[in-house]
Amino acid sequence: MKTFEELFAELQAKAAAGTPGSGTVEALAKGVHFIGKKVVEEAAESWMAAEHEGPERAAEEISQLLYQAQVLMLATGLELKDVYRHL
Ligand SMILES: N=c1c2ncn([C@@H]3O[C@H](COP(=O)(O)OP(=O)(O)OP(=O)(O)O)[C@@H](O)[C@H]3O)c2ncn1[C@@H]1O[C@H](COP(=O)(O)O)[C@@H](O)[C@H]1O
Repeated sequence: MKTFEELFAELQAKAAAGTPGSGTVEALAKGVHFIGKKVVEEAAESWMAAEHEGPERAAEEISQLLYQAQVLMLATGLELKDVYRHL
């Protein structure tokens, strides 16, 4: 298990190092358009899971949505504090 902040730090480090085999590094190379579609896909899957598949499946899909949102942040050059200041 990891927190939102721990995941972001892990993804930042992988992006900076260009870690081979990292799905995050591969997604970042594909760019904002590709990542944006992933965000929308996971948002829709989260909605469907919450409405039809129960809390456990919803939690799984929401975790993937949070991951994709973080990848979009990295692709946009945003840090956690840039987003947190709007919360
Ligand atoms: N939490 C996640 C995470 N959630 C989702 N995903 C990716 O998002 C994809 C979408 O999941 P789906 O179940 O929708 O998969 P799918 O639609 O069947 O597959 P795709 O065709 O979309 O790839 C997954 O295949 C993963 O590539 C994630 N990839 C990575 N992480 C975390 O990020 C860390 C770094 O990952 P790497 O950069 O790959 O090392 C890992 O340790 C994990 O903690």
